[in-house]
Amino acid sequence: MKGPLFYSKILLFGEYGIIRDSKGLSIPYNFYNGALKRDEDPSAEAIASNASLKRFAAYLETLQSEQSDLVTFDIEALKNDVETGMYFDSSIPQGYGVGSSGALVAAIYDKYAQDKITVLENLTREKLLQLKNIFSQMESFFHGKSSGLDPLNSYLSIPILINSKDNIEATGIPNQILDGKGAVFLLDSGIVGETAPMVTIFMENLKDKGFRSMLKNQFVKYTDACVENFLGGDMKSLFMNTKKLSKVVLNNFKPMIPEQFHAIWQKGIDTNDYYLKLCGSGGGGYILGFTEDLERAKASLKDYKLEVVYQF
Ligand SMILES: Nc1ncnc2c1ncn2[C@@H]1O[C@H](COP(=O)(O)OP(=O)(O)OP(=O)(O)O)[C@@H](O)[C@H]1O
Ligand SMILES: C[C@@](O)(CCO)CC(=O)[O-]
Repeated sequence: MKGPLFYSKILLFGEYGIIRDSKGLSIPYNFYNGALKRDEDPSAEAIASNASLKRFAAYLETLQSEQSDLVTFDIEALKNDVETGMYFDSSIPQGYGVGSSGALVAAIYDKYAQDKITVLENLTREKLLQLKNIFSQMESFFHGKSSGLDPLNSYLSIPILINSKDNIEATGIPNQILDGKGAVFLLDSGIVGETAPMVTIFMENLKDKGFRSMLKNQFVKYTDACVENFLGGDMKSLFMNTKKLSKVVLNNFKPMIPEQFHAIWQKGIDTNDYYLKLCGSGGGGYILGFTEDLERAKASLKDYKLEVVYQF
């Protein structure tokens, strides 16, 4: 048995800001994917994944008994499949900010939810919000509070624009130009990050008036501008605002940037070869880069492997 594929995602803009009602833009990233599967002769990885699914199934059983209005599952089928070795066969790295738990949640909802909202129907804003809410409750099993955006992205496999917490919509992004000079890329920090402790640091920082004012007057402002520039295809302004965002993050989100990347972060700002930003909650995993000239960025970051996500 092997189920349909669910993809990783990249939050291009909006990390942390979306907690405070900034805009956000999240796109599917098809390079990594996962599917529910069963093997005759499971690997150690499959056995570990199966154990994780077993705990998740127990959580979903409690969730539906407490909130039957929200969502119900064919729990017997799920439990039976887990008992007989089902696991999530996935190439999506865990703790890297590309939504490994989101893809898993999407796969489980797709296979076991009753009266599910499907990709084929007319997805009104209400339906999208309802799905996001269901996914948020399901995914919170993996990392405490979740916005539900990752599973939503993986489930629908289309870009999602977050206008504010309760206003999200499916969107289109400008077509890629496959041999374009400009690019968005991933930089592997080589460190596994965890979302929950990073969000805790952010929430602590929010108690500070200066931090809140920086957030509103700079971080959210540049984030919103980047989203608008990207969707509008205004690449010149996009780079200007990404540079500003990169600076603000380096100065105010230091705990979210692994120490050994502070210098190259600054180098990008100084040389204009590339601009780095957080990819999700940070603290490890991937760092997201924007460059007007991919070859120049590659030369400048020659000790690192860049994974190109989008070219224009
Ligand atoms: N293939 C898998 N099989 C079973 N469980 C998995 C699998 N992939 C991910 N998970 C679960 O998801 C957890 C990782 O989710 P977490 O939200 O911490 O990181 P992430 O989704 O990779 O990153 P982010 O939320 O920052 O994008 C793992 O600890 C595991 O419980
Ligand atoms: C850091 C955060 O804003 C994005 C993590 O992908 C947390 C969230 O909104 O769920």
